[in-house]
Amino acid sequence: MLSSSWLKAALVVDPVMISTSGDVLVGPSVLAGFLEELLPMTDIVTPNIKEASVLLGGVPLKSVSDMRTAAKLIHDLGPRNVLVKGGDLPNSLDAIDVFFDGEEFYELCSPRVNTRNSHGTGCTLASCIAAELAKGSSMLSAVKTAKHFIEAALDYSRDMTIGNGAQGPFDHFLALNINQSSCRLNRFNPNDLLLYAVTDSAMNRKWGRSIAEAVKAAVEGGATIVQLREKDAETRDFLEAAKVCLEICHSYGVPLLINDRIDVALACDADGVHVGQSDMPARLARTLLGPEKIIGVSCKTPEQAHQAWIDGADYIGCGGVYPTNTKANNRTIGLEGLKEVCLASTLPVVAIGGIGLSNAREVMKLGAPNLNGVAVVSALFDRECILTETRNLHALVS
Ligand SMILES: Cc1ncc(COP(=O)(O)OP(=O)(O)O)c(N)n1
Ligand SMILES: Cc1ncsc1CCOP(=O)(O)O
Repeated sequence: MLSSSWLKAALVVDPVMISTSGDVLVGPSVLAGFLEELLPMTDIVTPNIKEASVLLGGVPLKSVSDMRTAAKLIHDLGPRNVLVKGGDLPNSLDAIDVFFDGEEFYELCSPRVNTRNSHGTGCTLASCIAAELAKGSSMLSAVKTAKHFIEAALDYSRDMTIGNGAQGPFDHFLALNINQSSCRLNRFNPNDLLLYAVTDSAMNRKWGRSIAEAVKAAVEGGATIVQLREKDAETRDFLEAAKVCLEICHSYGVPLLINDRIDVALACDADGVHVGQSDMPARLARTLLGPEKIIGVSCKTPEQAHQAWIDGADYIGCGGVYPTNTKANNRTIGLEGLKEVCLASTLPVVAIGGIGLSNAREVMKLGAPNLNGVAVVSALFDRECILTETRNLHALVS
């Protein structure tokens, strides 16, 4: 029995061989077909520890280390990605899943939820991964979002009485019933890219403002995500300012990313980083930051956009769309270049470069697939009143 979905040419397979209740659901002939025909064409397979054991001929899995070995061995059978789910791992307080993409291992950890309403969890997880891939997420992001959804749904449904069996399903419609702000279902929401405020230390100096003052005005005005792009700040000053900005942003529910400086992002526990083509490679940034943080990558070409997806980025920044004085020697790619990258990208895109009140609507009207918003430096921060400029720009792109 399979739970699978073809979306954007992605095959997600949950090998439903042993149910949550422990029943064995497949015989040897199905297993042979599974191993020989299905796995080699699969983008991701999501066995639980008992299923992983069956796929590997019965080897027992007793620890996270065993799960890593199993993920590698199952990967050798052909699927491009493997998620070994550790919800049933004995003696573990947390639900630890091991994700392996052929190069890196990620341990995805969430608190174990004690509930009888866990029936069908694996099928829902696989379907959620497929849905996230169809929305343009990278594989790692899709897995993380799906895991967050399952965790939130289990927690939400933990005390419900659904059906008469020993186990019930969880409530799949929780998003309709709960206050979203009290339960963050998505780690990264591509809609956050709508109005992306990118700070500039020289501009703040020119106008006599601290980074924190500038950031506060931007989030008050409606910025939906903020990046600290402090090119000439001393590390200590940058770190202290980042901590203050993080508090301000989080009090508005806005994520804060750090430009280039993975060390600063780690030190202040920022929501993520933005890296360029000559900065720390996104793949390494992902390894350093772990699966939970947001990673954006600057891309000017479809090839770079594809690589960003492979590397586990969450979004791409594409530009300069128009000429800009903010970044020296930056090639302008125009609306045509932006559209080409958007069409090729499997990740959400934010346009950047020379964007302001006079042309933001033109960019959004391009209607390019995956284009989620505009990133702006001077049109917000090289102005007398950041609050007013942000409000006006927000009204224009909304
Ligand atoms: C959202 C966004 N997109 C692109 C960039 C440019 O980043 P990078 O190429 O690393 O150049 P610098 O910002 O470091 O000059 C960005 N910062 N943000
Ligand atoms: C950082 C960056 N990357 C590409 S263009 C650019 C500068 C954007 O600044 P502005 O919004 O002032 O044109």
